[in-house]
Formats: sequence, structure tokens, C-alpha cells
Amino acid sequence: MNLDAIDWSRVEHDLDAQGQAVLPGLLDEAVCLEVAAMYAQRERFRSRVVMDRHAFGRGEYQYFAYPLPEPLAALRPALYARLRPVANRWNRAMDIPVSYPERHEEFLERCHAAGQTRPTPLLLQYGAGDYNCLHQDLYGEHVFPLQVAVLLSAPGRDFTGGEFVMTEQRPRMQSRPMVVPLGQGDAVVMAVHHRPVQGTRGPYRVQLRHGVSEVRSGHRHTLGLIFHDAT
Ligand SMILES: O=C(O)CCC(=O)C(=O)O
Ligand SMILES: [Fe+2]
Repeated sequence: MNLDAIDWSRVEHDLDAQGQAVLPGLLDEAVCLEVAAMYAQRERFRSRVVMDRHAFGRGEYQYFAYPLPEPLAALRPALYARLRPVANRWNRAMDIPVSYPERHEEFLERCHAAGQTRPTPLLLQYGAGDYNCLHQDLYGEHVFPLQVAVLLSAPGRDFTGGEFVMTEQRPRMQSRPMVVPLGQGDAVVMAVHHRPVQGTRGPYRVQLRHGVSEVRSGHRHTLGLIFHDAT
């Protein structure tokens, strides 16, 4: 994990232009394999979700329990600090009277005081035929408007299909699809649910959703980092 190697002005530009941006090579291959292997260590997690039981898609995921293991424990506050200026600027543009404190810990205290005490970082596991329906990761009143997903598996080698997709819904218009190309260790930063777009008569909001197309073969693991906690 080397956050200094990332071109954050390009990330900010891409987030403003399309609601998502790639962080290339966020985790190296050895770390990807180590994190993916945690899936089998049930004691690391607070709960497991089998997606087809809830009509969320097909496949499964587990939410980590506190304390988070490394590298997640360090990555979550470090990414928060880099993304906080965009989150604050987006809220100002959308007239949302919420600003995010300097430290992630302080934001978590706000979540916890409102009953959002459960950790949201998650590990997802897909096999052939699995997919993730378009969704928004909202877990209560307190929302940090950006989240990160790291692809832990190698496309072409570990799996085929399984593309990361997003849609952006503009008011009274049809949805715009986006496919985000990711290699092993690359991450996508994305809007959790909405973002401001500059219109001729001022800024307006667009709604975003993300999901994963069907995995055709092999296995695909993803690490999801959401900055608010859950009720
Ligand atoms: O598996 C993926 O790429 C999507 C993960 C996801 O939905 C998330 O991290 O919130
Ligand atoms: Fe998600």
C-alpha cells in the first residue's frame, strides 16, 4: 500500500467527472492473496451474507469484526483522509449541511453515538455464475459519500467475467452505464449513492449504483472499504 504513488489530483478529477476513479496497484499481489485467504478464517468476521437469500445477487460476503486486521486497519483512515476534501466539497455543492472531521476516528465516534456501531468493511467471494446486483451501501443516517473496493483476484487468470459496473441516474433521464476495468490489486473509489453535477442552472444530484456482472469461470474476491459503520 503506497498512497503517495497515487495521482490524487487525477482521482479527484475523475470522481468529479464520473463518480468513480481507479487507484492503480493499491495492494500488491502478496497482500491481495493474504487478504483473500482471510475469507476462510471465520473468527475474523461478525456476520456472513449469502446473497441469493436476500435477492442481492449470487455469491457471498462477510463483514469483518473489530478490531480490523492489517492492512485494512491502516488503509481505512488513510484513504478517508485523502477522500475527505472531495466528500466535504460534494456536500457543500449539494447543500448538505454535514462536514467530515479531519480524523476517521472522529467520524466513527459520530456514527457510534447514533447507534451505527457495527464495522462495515467486507470481503466478497464469487464463483462461476455469481454476480452482485446494482446497489448502494447505505447503513444508517450517517454516510461518508465515497467508498473503495479492491479487486484481490487476477482477471483472466483467477476468473473471467465479473466486471465491476456502475450506473449513474440523472434526474428524468435514462441511466448511464460504466464498466470500471480493474487488475489485481487495483481499487475503485466510487460515490456511495449520489454526487453533484454542475448544470447550467447550478449543481444538481445524480444517483449512482454499483454491482458486478456474472463471473463466468473461476473465483473472484474483493475487499470493500466503507467509511461509515452500520446500525
Ligand atoms: O465485488 C465487487 O467488486 C463489488 C463490491 C461491493 O459491492 C462493495 O465493496 O461494496
Ligand atoms: Fe457494494
